[in-house]
Amino acid sequence: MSKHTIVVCDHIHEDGLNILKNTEDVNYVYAADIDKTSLLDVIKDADIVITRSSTDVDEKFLDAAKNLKAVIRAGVGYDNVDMEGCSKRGIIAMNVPTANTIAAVELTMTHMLSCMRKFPYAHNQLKNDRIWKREDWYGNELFGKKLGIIGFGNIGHRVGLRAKSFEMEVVTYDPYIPSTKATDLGIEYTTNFDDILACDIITIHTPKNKETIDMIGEEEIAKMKDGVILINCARGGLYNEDALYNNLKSGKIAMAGIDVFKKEPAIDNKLLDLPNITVTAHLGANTKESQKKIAVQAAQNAIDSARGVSYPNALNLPIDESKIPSFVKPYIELTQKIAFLAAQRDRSPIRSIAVCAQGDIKEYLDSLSTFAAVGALSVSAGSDVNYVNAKFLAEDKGITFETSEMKSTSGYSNKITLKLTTENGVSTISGTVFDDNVQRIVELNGFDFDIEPKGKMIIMRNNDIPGVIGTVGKLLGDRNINISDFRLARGKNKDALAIILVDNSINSKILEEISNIEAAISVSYVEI
Ligand SMILES: NC(=O)C1=CN([C@@H]2O[C@H](COP(=O)(O)OP(=O)(O)OC[C@H]3O[C@@H](n4cnc5c(N)ncnc54)[C@H](O)[C@@H]3O)[C@@H](O)[C@H]2O)C=CC1
Ligand SMILES: O=C(O)C(=O)COP(=O)(O)O
Repeated sequence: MSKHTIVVCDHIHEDGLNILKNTEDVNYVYAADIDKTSLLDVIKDADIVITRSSTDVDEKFLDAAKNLKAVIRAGVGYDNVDMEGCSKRGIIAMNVPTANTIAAVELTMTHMLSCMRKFPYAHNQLKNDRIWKREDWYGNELFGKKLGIIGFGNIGHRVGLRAKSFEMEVVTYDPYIPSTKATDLGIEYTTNFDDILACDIITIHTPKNKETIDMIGEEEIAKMKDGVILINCARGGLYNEDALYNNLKSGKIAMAGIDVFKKEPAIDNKLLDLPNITVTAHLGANTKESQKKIAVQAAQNAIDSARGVSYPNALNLPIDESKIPSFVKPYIELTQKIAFLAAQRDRSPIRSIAVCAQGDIKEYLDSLSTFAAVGALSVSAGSDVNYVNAKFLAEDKGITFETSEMKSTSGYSNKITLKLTTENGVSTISGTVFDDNVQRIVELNGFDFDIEPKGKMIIMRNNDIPGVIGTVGKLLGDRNINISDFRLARGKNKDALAIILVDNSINSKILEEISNIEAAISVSYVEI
């Protein structure tokens, strides 16, 4: 039995590890405790890797993991994964998006309460310094304060609900949700970021990306109330760390509760030197409950993706398969096959791939075009091409894409036409799917056909003169090649196109012999 190598790069709960250990077709490698250089060696045979935020899945990592098919981020944020690098290599990246939500929500509330009561400092004074000075520790209450939440997703909205149970006023800023998601929960929704900056406490729960890095800097802090409290249990760098440091130092920001840092591990971060900050070492997801759920899901997802069964929570698929209706799926398959056929007929460099759709499938032109790319490129790239990287690879080769739609005039309710332009010429192939779900080529370079794109096919264009079928039949028969089907279409210019299905593969010598038949204009051989 061939085994899938799954490398676990970070610490995950033993329940997940046990699933991997006990799965027969998995070769499980535990690499959480090794240094980064040794890890590059360990992952060279990995089919799948499981990581947390501590492992950078960067260019170096991806270059080392030559066999890699999927990256499972055992958590939410995937800013440590080079998504474009994965896509270019056809590697599917997945996360486990909701299993640690509660843990992060509760840590956010912990930091908020800790900041209000300066809990770690009060704790240290009694426990470590053995000083009983109650007058040093007058805190503040959450009750009646206004909380501003930036990002109202899985974590943000639950922080809002918990804040309400503390009888806080809550306002959120998240331009990507409908306002009712907040207002239905009795939470104010704003599109004016200044409403957030005017709050007593501000917490952020967005992903880390170009738009959110440094979302809070000097300018934003200047607009805040004196004595504001800032919480960050999302990602380091969403609050500019220099601005945070300067304003904590000046007292403009009274306290900050910080779980995440721009550079981790953050043992040398200057924020740690300040007296008005509560810190944790990126522990947002670190509850036993969360880690158990994440590890089990990550292990299961790793096995499913290794087996090619499913890719749950895939982040870089150009197509959301769940949104493709079942009637479109055979057209997607058909498009891939006819592109594969066209690219085999003419193996010279591809210049452009145009897809034209008739009927309801026109809504799915992007997907059809992606699969046309997979079909066309797999002639030269083989299994290295898949629908994640096909368009990236095509772009690298300078191939252009065109999509168009046409009114249905052909009598078929749906029809797909692929036009493949290469350095040597153009192939145009149309196909449809009949009610019994059978895929058919209905036109090839202007010749009408009704043939399934399947099997070993000799495609011959010839002058339409007597004796061609007999000559080809004899030539193949003499070479012990059995013909299983012979389809002929006549053109308008005394020419004809034959698709000859054969039982055996045709080598270049036989193909040349057929090309040498006097009536032959062009001959090609394809296998689907
Ligand atoms: N400290 C830790 O250990 C943990 C950290 N996290 C981090 O918490 C963050 C939030 O996680 P989830 O709530 O699960 O994600 P989510 O995807 O459910 O929610 C993110 C929300 O941010 C919003 N958003 C995106 N760009 C925005 C912008 N420019 N302005 C305002 N809102 C914006 C989105 O619309 C979405 O509603 C992520 O960065 C994640 O990596 C998550 C779990 C544990
Ligand atoms: O899920 C997230 O986004 C987290 O930040 C948790 O990261 P971790 O798996 O604890 O390294």
